[in-house]
Amino acid sequence: MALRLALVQMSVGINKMDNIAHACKLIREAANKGAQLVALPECFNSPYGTKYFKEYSEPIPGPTTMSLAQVAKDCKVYVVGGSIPESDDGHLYNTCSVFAPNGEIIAKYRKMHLFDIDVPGKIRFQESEVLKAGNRFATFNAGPCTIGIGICYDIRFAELAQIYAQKGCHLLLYPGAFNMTTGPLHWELLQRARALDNQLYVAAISPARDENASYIAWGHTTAVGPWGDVLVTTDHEETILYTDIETEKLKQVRENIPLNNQRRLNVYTRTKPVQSQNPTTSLKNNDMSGYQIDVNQHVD
Ligand SMILES: NC(=O)CCC(=O)C(=O)O
Repeated sequence: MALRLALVQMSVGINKMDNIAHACKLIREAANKGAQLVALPECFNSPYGTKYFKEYSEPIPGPTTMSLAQVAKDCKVYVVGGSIPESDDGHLYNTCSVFAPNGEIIAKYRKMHLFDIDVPGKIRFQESEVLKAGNRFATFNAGPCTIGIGICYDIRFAELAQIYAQKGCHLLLYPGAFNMTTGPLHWELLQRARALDNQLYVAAISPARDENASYIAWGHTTAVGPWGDVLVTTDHEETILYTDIETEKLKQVRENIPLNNQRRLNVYTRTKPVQSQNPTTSLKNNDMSGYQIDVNQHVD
C-alpha cells in the first residue's frame, strides 16, 4: 500500500493573508490530483527572517492553522503545515502543525535546533535572537506510514532522524529553507544521508526562490528513497512535486543491508550526562558538555 505525497514549493510574499490563501489553493490543487498528504515549506505565511517573525506570529490555533484545518477537511487530505512563527506565553517558536483529513491537529512540532550559523562574508543567521527552541518530537500516522517531523536546520542532526527511525517512522518530512551558500552542496546531501543512515524516506520542502527577498531560498524541494536515491526533485520555481511512499520498500532495503542487526551498540555506548559541579547552575537544553562518547572504551 502506498501513500501519495505532494510537496508544495510555493512562492511566499510579504502579505500574510495572501500567503495563507495561496497555500490553501495549492493544497486543493494537489488534492485534486490525487495527493493524500500535502506538505508545505518552512515559514510559508511569512518571509523568512528574524525581523519578520514577531509581526507575522500568531497562536495555534490561529488564523493560519484554522485555514489549513478547513482545507484539510474540505479536501480530506493530511496537511503538513510547513512552519509558521508561533507565539505562545511570551515566546516565539518556528512551528509545524499537522492536520488529519477531518481537520483536527494531530501533531505539532517546534523547531528543535535553531538555525544559528556564521559563515564570514557569506551568511550569518541567528534564529535564537528571537526564537525559542522546542524540545519535543512529533510523529503521526497517515495510511500505512508513520511520519516524523523536523524543520530545516534539524536535518543536520543525525540523532533526531535516528530517534524517529527507532520510533518506527517510514518517512521524515523537513519543511526547510536552505540558502544560496549551503543549499548547493548540503541540501540534497543531507537528505540522502539521513535516508541512507536510517533506511527510510526523507523529503524536504522549500519555498520557491524570491531573488528580491532578504533571505534567498535555495528551492530544490526533493524526496529521497530508503536506498538513498532521489525520487523527485526540482529547481527553484513554484511547483508541486508528487511521489509515492511505499512502506514495503523499507523492509526490502533493510533485508538487503541489515544495518539494524549489525549495530555494535555495546561498543559505542554513550556515557550518561555528568552532574554539574556547581549546584547553582544546571545543564541548559543545548549544553552538551556533559555528554560524550567514550572513545577509549573497548569490548573484548
Ligand atoms: N531555515 C533554516 O534552518 C536554514 C538551514 C540552512 O540553510 C542550513 O544550511 O542548515
